[in-house]
Amino acid sequence: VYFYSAPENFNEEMLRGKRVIVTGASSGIGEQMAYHLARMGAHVLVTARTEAKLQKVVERCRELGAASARFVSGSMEDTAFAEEVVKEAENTWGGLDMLILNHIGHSYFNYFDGDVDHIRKLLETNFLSYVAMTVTALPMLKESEGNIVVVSSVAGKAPGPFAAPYSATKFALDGFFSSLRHEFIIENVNVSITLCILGYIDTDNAMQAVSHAIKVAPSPKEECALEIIRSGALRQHELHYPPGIVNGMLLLRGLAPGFLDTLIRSNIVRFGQPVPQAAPGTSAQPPSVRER
Ligand SMILES: NC(=O)C1=CN([C@@H]2O[C@H](COP(=O)(O)OP(=O)(O)OC[C@H]3O[C@@H](n4cnc5c(N)ncnc54)[C@H](OP(=O)(O)O)[C@@H]3O)[C@@H](O)[C@H]2O)C=CC1
Ligand SMILES: C[C@H](CCC(=O)O)[C@H]1CC[C@H]2[C@@H]3C(=O)C[C@@H]4C[C@H](O)CC[C@]4(C)[C@H]3CC[C@]12C
Repeated sequence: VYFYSAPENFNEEMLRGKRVIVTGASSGIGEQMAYHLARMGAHVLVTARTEAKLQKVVERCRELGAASARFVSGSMEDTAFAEEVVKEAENTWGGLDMLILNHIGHSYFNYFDGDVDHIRKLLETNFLSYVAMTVTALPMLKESEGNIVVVSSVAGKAPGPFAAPYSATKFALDGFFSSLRHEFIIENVNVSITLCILGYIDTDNAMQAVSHAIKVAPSPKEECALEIIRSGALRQHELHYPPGIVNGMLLLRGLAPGFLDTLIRSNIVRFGQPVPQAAPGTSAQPPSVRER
């Protein structure tokens, strides 16, 4: 708690005129981050797949007072697209101050179904595209002494059931970015890396996927979005949000891991039957919660 507590000197003026990319900004936490940044007077570049939604987000950002707002649409399943987004920032602004990596590809909340291809695709979207964007953005971020913000989850520190593919991608983010942070410190690279460990947040997609199965109440996406920007601007190593729940879980993970696991399972409604494993060479997937 001591190490991850932010100094209380955040000022929204810190973001005025800053050039910020927000991925996964057509809905949920990413959309709310775009609105906060716009209100603070930042230049924002938002990205996701759905152009119609991004257009609306950009319009709203302009109304809220963004220094400028634009979007690029496409899928992060393709690392070439991830690099293209960063190049768009370079061509438009000639530099970059903050890279907020937030998007996730669709997964399911259920027993692991044995589909290895799904995990490969999810790793491309949720992990490899984050690495590709970081590599492309690094020269600009070194120049501006900027910030990389990586949005992860308690599922990337203390996994629960029914989210094996998703959880794997979030653990990968911690391994990569926490190692890279060490290297930046050793080499005096003044680019901060903030890993955001989030509990359950009330976004439409998360609620649709798990509200029937989770006993804990979700935290508000607007406040969560503000905390992410704040911790990135303050160059914190990690954000734990909501702090009570996440800090409690991480403390228990060290002190009483078996008890924590029991607690996690007790907060999730048990599903009736395990999903049949895919036969070799097939990809028998359970219906996703949204499709049912
Ligand atoms: N909500 C929660 O309870 C929690 C969320 N988090 C993390 O917070 C972050 C945001 O979550 P949340 O706001 O709930 O998510 P949402 O589902 O609301 O938003 C996901 C965003 O990613 C975009 N996206 C989806 N697929 C792709 C793709 N293939 N390529 C590019 N963009 C894509 C979506 O837009 P489009 O479909 O238009 O492409 C959307 O803008 C994630 O990293 C998540 O892991 C962590 C813990 C809990
Ligand atoms: C299954 C959701 C993604 C599916 C989709 O594309 O719609 C997950 C997105 C966020 C996950 C939640 C999260 O990260 C916090 C908790 C982590 C625990 O280990 C499991 C419960 C979570 C609420 C988790 C549930 C799945 C998601 C909603």
